[in-house]
Amino acid sequence: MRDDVRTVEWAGDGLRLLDQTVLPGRVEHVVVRDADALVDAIRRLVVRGAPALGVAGAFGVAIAMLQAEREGWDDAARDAAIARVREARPTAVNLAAGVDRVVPLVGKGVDAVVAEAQAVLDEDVRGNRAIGASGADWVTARTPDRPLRILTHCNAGALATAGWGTALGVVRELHDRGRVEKVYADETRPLLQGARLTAWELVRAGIPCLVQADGAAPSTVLRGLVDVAVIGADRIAANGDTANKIGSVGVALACAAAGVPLVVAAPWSTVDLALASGDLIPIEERDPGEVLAWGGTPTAPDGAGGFNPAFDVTPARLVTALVTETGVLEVAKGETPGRAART
Ligand SMILES: CSC[C@@H](O)[C@@H](O)C(=O)COP(=O)(O)O
Repeated sequence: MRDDVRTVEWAGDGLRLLDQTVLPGRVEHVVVRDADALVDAIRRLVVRGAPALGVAGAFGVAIAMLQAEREGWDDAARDAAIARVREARPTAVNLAAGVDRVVPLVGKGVDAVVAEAQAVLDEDVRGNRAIGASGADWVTARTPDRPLRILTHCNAGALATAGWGTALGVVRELHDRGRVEKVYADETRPLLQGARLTAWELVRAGIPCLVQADGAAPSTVLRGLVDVAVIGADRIAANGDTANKIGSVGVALACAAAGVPLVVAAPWSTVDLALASGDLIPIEERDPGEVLAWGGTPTAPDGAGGFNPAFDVTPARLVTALVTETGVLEVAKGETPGRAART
């Protein structure tokens, strides 16, 4: 992503967000100065993607503190607002982790909280660079020696982070090394993060990309058109089970059947060692209306219900490699995050 675009940025008295609901048609920013406006922005996916949610959550504490001062709230009202930000979306552990990291500094004042939230942001950008480099090394060592055909799902790019990206960070690094032929970007129903956001980032970066329907992805893998799939994660359990955008499991199953590596790229802050396995990961269920209409126009008949889980859980045995800023774990071979944390 060019340096003129920032996903999340502290604006002195609020949080400046690139409004991802209007991309790719419009590049617009909003400044949020109110805790419930931030909750709304998080729920509507103005800001989204696990690492970006972590940064937004951390700055959200500062927003609640400033609002409490402005509006004369007591500590209980301020803490309730912080809790609403923390719980705005349930699956990405980074949101709660971002809030929890800065809450101990509330007693030291807004400047201390903002400084720590900025550290969360800066660490994310640095971590993404490290993920990109070691992910690219791992992929290069295990794929044919030619420009690669890469599949990705949803958006795990600069827009989902504070900059550079996790899965797309690996893709960007491979591209810089001359190792990308093309990227299949799954469109990612129902909110089209792949078509609207990933393709936007890839086009801006000059990386050839083909948007495909989610339903095409398993077949594209089985037909031998993909050398490696690289996806992000919203929460990774201690055993390596990985929650990511709904549709990731289909990609993972096809990769396992075809012998294509499935690489999960995520910061260590996405690992939740408190959860032994993926069945304990809370899965967000969104408004059924999102799968029954597009842009306000119904795509299903009146009377049809909708089922709209936003994430799925890929079993650890299907995750070939997990790339974090601390290195690569070959999860399917038993190198789980829980085991890595103990050694
Ligand atoms: C580096 S972002 C990883 C994940 O957060 C991403 O793949 C994803 O599923 C995002 O979902 P979203 O609902 O758009 O927040």
